Amino acid sequence: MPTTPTPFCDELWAAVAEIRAAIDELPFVTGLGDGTLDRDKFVYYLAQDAHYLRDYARALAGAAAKADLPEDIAFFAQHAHDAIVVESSLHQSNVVDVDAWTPSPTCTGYTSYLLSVAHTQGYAELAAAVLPCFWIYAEVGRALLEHAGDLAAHPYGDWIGTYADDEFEAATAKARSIVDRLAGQADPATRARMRTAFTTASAWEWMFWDAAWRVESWPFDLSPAPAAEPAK
Ligand SMILES: Cc1ncc(C[n+]2csc(CCO)c2C)c(N)n1
Repeated sequence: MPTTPTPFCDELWAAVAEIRAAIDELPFVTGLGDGTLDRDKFVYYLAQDAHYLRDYARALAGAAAKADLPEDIAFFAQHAHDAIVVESSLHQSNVVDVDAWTPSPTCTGYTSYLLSVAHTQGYAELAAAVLPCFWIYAEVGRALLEHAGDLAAHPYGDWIGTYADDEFEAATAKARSIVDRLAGQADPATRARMRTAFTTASAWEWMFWDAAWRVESWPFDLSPAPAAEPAK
């Protein structure tokens, strides 16, 4: 009896069930949800996220460049733009001094991974690599909203509201439909690489929150050398 093909994204989601459950248990995420998260850890996270968003936007722009359909080009280019809008607002905010923070080892690792997929693999693999960023945040936002109650009174209500948003949910559905379409056209080796890209980026999502909880830093001081004194 012919079986109905399972949408590829269902397989991807099943493959990251353990990571997804582990994200819900992270102290950073539970603290974000119940409002007990230390403000300094949240500020560190925002600074790292600003660094992340700049390179994530580059990865999305890479997906726009590789995309076959005009609507996919527009989708990825739009979200590259949106990620930079958020990055700039973090740079301009008086809550966080982004440039005072060096990108952490984990932030560097995650963005380097995405940009390596952008430069060395195809459109289908890159679309799968950028998907966890949408999907995991939409799911985490939704789960936190269920328990957060009144967002206006919540210390992290703005953050939760951004990602628990319907428009954001629609963007995630569109990103999934692109990956499903590409998987439907892909050979088994490409599908295997798509799966690896998705599971690897999902693990980086876990690590990104974990790094914020640990306020992760480099084992050496990598801050830029001070500017040379002007000649007298
Ligand atoms: C580590 C990290 N992962 C995912 C997101 C969520 N996110 C960032 S840009 C974007 C799409 C463009 O609007 C989404 C969903 C984040 N902020 N930081």
